Amino acid sequence: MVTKFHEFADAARLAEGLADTVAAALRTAIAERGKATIAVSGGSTPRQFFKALSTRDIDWPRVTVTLVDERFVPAANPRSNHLLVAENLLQGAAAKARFLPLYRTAKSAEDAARLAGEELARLAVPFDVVVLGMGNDGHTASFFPGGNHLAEALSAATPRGVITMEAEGAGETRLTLTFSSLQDARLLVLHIEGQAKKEALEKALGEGDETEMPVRAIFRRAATPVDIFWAP
Ligand SMILES: O=C1O[C@H](COP(=O)(O)O)[C@@H](O)[C@H](O)[C@H]1O
Repeated sequence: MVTKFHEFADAARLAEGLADTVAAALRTAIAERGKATIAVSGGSTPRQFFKALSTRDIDWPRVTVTLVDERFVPAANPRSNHLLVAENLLQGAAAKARFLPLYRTAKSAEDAARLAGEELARLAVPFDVVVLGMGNDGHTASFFPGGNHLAEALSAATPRGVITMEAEGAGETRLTLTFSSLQDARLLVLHIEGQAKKEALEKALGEGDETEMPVRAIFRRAATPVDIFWAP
């Protein structure tokens, strides 16, 4: 179920508006529980939002930042979501936040997923904030259509944690939080930009199988209604 569609005139205004909403949620978490958690997406969309969020007045040392998904590549790789977050969000006062990466130097992606999952399991649940993105193919996090572990990733029976994903169109092997980890965030946002993604969104909100457009699992089954932030 969609809570609200937030439309902005352009990407710059969306970045500021989303940063305000997320900052308010993090401040509330800190006021109520003494700490806050946020899981963010990678890709090309969130850069401006990350820059805006990094400027917000938040008690950053009380914030843990992690990723909803990652490529199985070291942080120095230009395709790493870790690098994107480090260069755009963990800047200025926000550099004092704790960052929990999904990539680990490990023999295999499966080992890295297990190690990251063990560390994530020490965080309080649910996440205070999850910001998802979406590809034009309807993937979110690394829930890719045709992914080798898609059914496991989307199953409500799969516990919170990190699993691997391989799919055509995903490039590198991925590490992804499971549906269970993401669906009950106190604030659950989908951040998308551009006409093609609006069309993909309309399709995803229509009928069809979750496996065709895995973001449908979030719209249909997440415990928290989704706040969609969009700009042309
Ligand atoms: O592969 C990924 O893609 C999605 C969407 O990325 P974008 O470049 O279209 O904004 C992203 O949400 C996900 O975290 C990323 O790993």
